[in-house]
Formats: sequence, structure tokens, C-alpha cells
Amino acid sequence: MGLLQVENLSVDFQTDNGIIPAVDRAKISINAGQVQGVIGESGSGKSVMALAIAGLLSPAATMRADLFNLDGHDLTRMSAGERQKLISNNISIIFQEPTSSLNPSLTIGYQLDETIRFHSGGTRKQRYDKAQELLLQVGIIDGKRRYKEYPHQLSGGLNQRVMIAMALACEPKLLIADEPTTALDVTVQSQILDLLLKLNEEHNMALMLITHDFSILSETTDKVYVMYGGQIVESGRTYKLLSQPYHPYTKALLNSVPHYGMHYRKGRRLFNLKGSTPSLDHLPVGCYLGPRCPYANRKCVQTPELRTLKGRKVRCHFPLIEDDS
Ligand SMILES: Nc1ncnc2c1ncn2[C@@H]1O[C@H](COP(=O)(O)OP(=O)(O)OP(=O)(O)O)[C@@H](O)[C@H]1O
Repeated sequence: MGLLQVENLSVDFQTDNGIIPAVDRAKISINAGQVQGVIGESGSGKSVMALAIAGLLSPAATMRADLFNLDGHDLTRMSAGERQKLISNNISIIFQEPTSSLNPSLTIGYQLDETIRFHSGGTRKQRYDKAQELLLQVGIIDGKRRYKEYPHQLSGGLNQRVMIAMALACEPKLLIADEPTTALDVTVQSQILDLLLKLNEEHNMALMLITHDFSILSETTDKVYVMYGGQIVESGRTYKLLSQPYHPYTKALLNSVPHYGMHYRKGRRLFNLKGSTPSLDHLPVGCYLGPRCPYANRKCVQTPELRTLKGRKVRCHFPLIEDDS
């Protein structure tokens, strides 16, 4: 069932250097309980898109969307207050650095209690019980002790579990995890990913995972969006997209990943796209990848639209589709 449908979502920032189009006409659709991933280089607009969906953009941003449906409600027809209420009751977001999201001068319990009070209210005892239940759900077995502690007394992994507990307080239908494991050790990374997938299964909670890591996407997601220069340049089923990318940028990203284990080959040179990511205030004419793309030709100075090809969405004049005939 369609939980979130967003079409032509654009976010601009007004800066001293002019308007920065951080997200350009993004199209997202997530079903209940689905796990999706977003990948792309730094500055490609992943976090801004996530913040726009979660209703957390800074006042410097201007957002537009032709369609923004959440759980059967059309958000484009709501007042800002109604929209914010619906979003905060249905969508939660967690970030890369749990310690910078938590207030270092307040106990874990106080911060958890504030979140529970905001979403469901209740007496002090009810809120305390709910906090303990949430801590247990995220695998913190000594919740009574942790409740009284401060963020600096917990490891990075435990703080991320606390952030997930807070995110669960509203019983979200969608949890957006913006690089939730980047700041953690590899063993802790896999524990946090396992926890997110367990919660996804147990609560039928959809998950949008933003990451730089293809191995995380391949092991956890059903569908992937690839972003470049504020645009979604390719999206589709994870397995198919990773095994046969249609967009030259997706192919370049995949080829730049080091291989280990069975695929390891000594002396293999990693693929690099020539040039660097364009600055969003000086985007190239036409296809944004054009100046760096090994397949580009004259047509690429025209703006490519997002097209549907064999069940995939691709923004490219010359997608890498092998001829089946
Ligand atoms: N508050 C802001 N004011 C002006 N521009 C902004 C602001 N926030 C983001 N941007 C612009 O939006 C671009 C996209 O930022 P975003 O954080 O979404 O990138 P990202 O793909 O999530 O990168 P990373 O992987 O490093 O987190 C930035 O490069 C910047 O140009």
C-alpha cells in the first residue's frame, strides 16, 4: 500500500551567491513496510531531500511539490500547522552523529520523557514505563540505569539506540535514517542495521536509509534512489539496479567501490569519474553529469527528463541498456 508519494519535490536555498537548487524535481514513492535506500556523493541533496520529507527544513529553504501524499492525506492542501502535525506523527528521522542530536547536559531519561510527552502525553509513571519499553525495544536491557545517565556516559552505538528509541516514540510509519552507522565501528554498524531491520519487520515500519555504502544498500533495501547534483538520476529495484546500472553515474559509483573477499583482485585500479562534483550554484547546462561522463555527446547539453525504462527510472539520454533483440 502506498504510504508516501512525492512528485516534483524541489528545495531551493536563497544564499548570498544566489539560489541553490539543492533538490530538483524528486519523485519518491514508498509502500508501508518497504525498505528503500538513497545513495550519492556528498552534497548531492540526500539529506536535504530527507529533511524536506520529514518537515524539518530550515527557514532559509523554499520547498515545492506537485504531489505530497502521506498515509492517504494530501499535504499540499493542508495548512503548515496541520501538515507539521501529520508529518511528526508519522515520520521520524535519525542522523549520523547521535551525540550531536542529543543534549549533553540532559539525562537520557529527561530527553526521552520530553519526546514521549510531546507525542502521547500521559502521567509521569506512564511516560516512564513507555520510556523503559522503548529502551527495551532498541535492545537496551539496563534501561533503568541508562535512563539516569548522560549521553557522554554511553557509547556511540548506545546513543544511536537511544535516538532510535526516541524516533519510535510516535510509532512512525516511516523512519528515515540519514547515514545512521557512518560514525560507528563496523561491528556496531551491523548491530544498528540489524536493529533497524528488526523494527521494520516487527512494526511494518517503512525505512529510508541514506548511505554512501553500496554493501548496506544491497543487503537491506528493496529499492534504491541514486542522486547527483540534487536530482534523482536513477531509481529501481536494488538487485537489478546494482547488477545492471542504466545510468553512467550509477555505473561509475559502483565501479569506484573497492572489492574484498571473492571479488578481490590485487592491482585492480579503482574507477574514478574525471573532474569533480559540480557546485549547485554553478551547474552545467543540460545533463549535470555531462562534463564528466565518458558516454556524453552533443545531445547531453539538453536537459534529460526522468524516463521509465524496463521498470527503472533513468535521467539520461543514453542509458546503458543492452539490446535484448
Ligand atoms: N542551510 C543551507 N543553506 C544553503 N545551502 C544549503 C543548506 N543546506 C544544504 N545546502 C546545499 O544543499 C546541498 C546538498 O546538501 P545535502 O546535505 O543534502 O547533501 P548530502 O548529499 O546529504 O551530502 P552528505 O553525503 O555529505 O551528507 C549542499 O551541498 C549545499 O549546497
